[in-house]
Amino acid sequence: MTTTTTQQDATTPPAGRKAVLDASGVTMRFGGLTAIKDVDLQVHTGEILGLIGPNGAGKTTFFNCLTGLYVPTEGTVSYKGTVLPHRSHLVTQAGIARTFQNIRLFANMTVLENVLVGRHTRTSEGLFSALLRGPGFRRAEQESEDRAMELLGFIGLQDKREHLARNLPYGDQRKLEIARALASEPGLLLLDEPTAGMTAGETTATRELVLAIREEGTAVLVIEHDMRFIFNLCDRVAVLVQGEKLVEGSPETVQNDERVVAAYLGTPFEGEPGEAEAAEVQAAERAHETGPLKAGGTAGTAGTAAEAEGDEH
Ligand SMILES: Nc1ncnc2c1ncn2[C@@H]1O[C@H](COP(=O)(O)OP(=O)(O)OP(=O)(O)O)[C@@H](O)[C@H]1O
Repeated sequence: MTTTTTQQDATTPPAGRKAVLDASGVTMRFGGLTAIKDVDLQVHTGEILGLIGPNGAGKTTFFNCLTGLYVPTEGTVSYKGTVLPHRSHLVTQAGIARTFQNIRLFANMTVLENVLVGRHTRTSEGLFSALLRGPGFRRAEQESEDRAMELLGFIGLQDKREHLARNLPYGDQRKLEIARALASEPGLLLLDEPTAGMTAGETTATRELVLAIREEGTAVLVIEHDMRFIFNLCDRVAVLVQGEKLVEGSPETVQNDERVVAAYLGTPFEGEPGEAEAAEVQAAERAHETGPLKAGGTAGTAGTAAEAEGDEH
C-alpha cells in the first residue's frame, strides 16, 4: 500500500528555484518500530510544501529528524547544500526554524521577550560584552529589539508587546510562536499543526500569514490535519503513510489519488454493497412497518431477508 510514487511535478524544481531542504533516505527506528522509512523530500526556495498523513504516520518524527532533535537511523538532511549537524541549535543557526504541535512559549515572559529569545542565534555579542553592557552590546540589543518589533508588527501583535504570553488568546499565542521562530531569520520555516484548535477565522488569518511569510522569502514546510487549509495553501503536498512517502505532487494530484483517500478512510469493501445486505435493510424496514416485534426479535412475518424477498413475489 505504501509504494512511493513520484509525480513528474513532484521533484522537478520550479524554474530558477533551488532546494533549500534536501532530505535523503531518512529512516528513524525506535527499537523495533520503524517510524520513518527511507523518506526523500525537497523544499525549494519560495515554496510552501504540505506534509499530511493519518495519525501516527510519522510526520512529527520526520520534523524532529530535520531539526536535529532526533538523529535519524539512516539518511541525511541538507540545508542549501550543506549536511546539517544533529544538534537543534546548530540547525536553527544554519537557517531552519520550527514551531511545535503543542505551544512552547515562555508563559511568564512578555510577548516582546519571547521574540527576543528567538533572536539569540543571530546575536554575536559574547558573555563579557553582555556583562559589561558596552556600546557594542547596547547597539546589538537595540537592533534585536527593532527587529523583534518589526516581527510583532508583521503578525499584528505590536500593541501587545508588554502582555505576558500566558494572557494572550490562543490564536495570538500561535502567532507569537511563529514570530519567535521567524526571529532567527530562517530560510525555511517548519510549522507543526499551526491551526490545531483554531476557529475558522483564525485559520484563515494563519493562511494569510503563511503566504506573507513566503512573500518575505522564507520557504515553508507545514504539517496539518486540516485538508482544506493544506489544499488551499500549498504549492505541493507530500503524503506520509505508515512512515513511507506514498504520494507527492500538486494539491490536485494528491486529492485525486485513490490511495490517499484509502489511506485516510480505510480500504473500501470489494465490489458494490452486497445485495444480501441491501435486502436485509429493506426487510427490516418492512418489518418495522408491518407490526410490533414478536418475541425472538422478528417483526410480523418478515423475519429474514430471504423471507422478505419471498413476500415480495
Ligand atoms: N520518541 C519515540 N519513541 C518511540 N516511538 C515513537 C517516538 N516518537 C514517535 N514514536 C512513534 O512513531 C510513530 C509516528 O509518530 P509521529 O508522532 O511521528 O506521527 P504523526 O504522523 O506526527 O502523528 P499525529 O498526526 O498523530 O501527530 C508512532 O507510532 C509513534 O508512537
